[in-house]
Amino acid sequence: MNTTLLKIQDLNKSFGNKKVLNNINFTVQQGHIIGLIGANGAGKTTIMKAILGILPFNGKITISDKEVSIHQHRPLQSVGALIEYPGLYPYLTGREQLRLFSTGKDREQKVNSIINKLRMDHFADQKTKGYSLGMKQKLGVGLALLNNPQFVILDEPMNGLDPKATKELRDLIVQEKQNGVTFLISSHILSELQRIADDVIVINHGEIVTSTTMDNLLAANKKFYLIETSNNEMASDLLLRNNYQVENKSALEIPITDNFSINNLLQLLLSNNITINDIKQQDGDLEESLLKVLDSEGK
Ligand SMILES: Nc1ncnc2c1ncn2[C@@H]1O[C@H](COP(=O)(O)OP(=O)(O)OP(=O)(O)O)[C@@H](O)[C@H]1O
Repeated sequence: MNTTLLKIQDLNKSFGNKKVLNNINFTVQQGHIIGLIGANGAGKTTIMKAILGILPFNGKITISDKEVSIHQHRPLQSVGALIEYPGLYPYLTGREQLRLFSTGKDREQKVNSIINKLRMDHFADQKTKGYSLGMKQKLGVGLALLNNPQFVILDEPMNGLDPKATKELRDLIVQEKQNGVTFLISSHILSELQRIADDVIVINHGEIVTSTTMDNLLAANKKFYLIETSNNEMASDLLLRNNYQVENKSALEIPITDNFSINNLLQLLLSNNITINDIKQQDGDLEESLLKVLDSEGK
């Protein structure tokens, strides 16, 4: 059963006379990972700050049916967040900062658990003034996850992480999701969201361009069969004569259109004595799907 955790209704925000969010509406289901995608300056961070009640806005935001605003932070007790760059104390170690922000029972155990989960053991006892960007980012994510939040908001969490640390963070997010934690994550690294997000919200110039499932977004991208035959030139002419689309003749790139039947295509080739050496389906690519969505909006 789907339970709505976050609901955003008619969210509008201006800085001076500059409108940066225009009628944003979306909901987030509990236990989902939502990717917030958009170009620089699209409004992602502003949406996250509004949810966290750290800037005034027009509209209504609720977490578990309780309203959040710049004056009402109570529903945020079970929310963890990393927004922009983590604000760290340079002369404290990572462990000391985690201790400072851990709350409730088992504080030391929470600190140790996060250091383990994020593999921070080798630098947790150094002062953060000597941390690399990736180490600071890990500590920032650690602070967001520290107090076992039910809802986690991460603004560009992969920022500065190397491929190994990126994979570890991705695995950790998926693991936390399996424990029922909900995530709202913005990222420019679309391939990262492609692997983990259930739902996608695309924003452009402060407006929602699309709000859909990751599967739908990927499906919007045309898929291809890549077919390798004994004679690609001949195969391509034959397919074109039979009303198939062939986008790349030498490598036989065939888009999968409506009513496409791979059986019919293969039969056509085989009955014309063309041998099939290899066939593979090329999956949809999020980056391409996204650009198509933005193109079709004319933005
Ligand atoms: N405090 C502020 N005062 C004035 N304008 C602001 C302020 N904060 C953000 N903006 C403007 O609001 C717009 C949205 O910014 P926001 O940081 O939300 O975008 P973003 O999608 O997070 O971008 P990025 O990916 O670059 O972080 C931008 O045009 C930005 O210049």
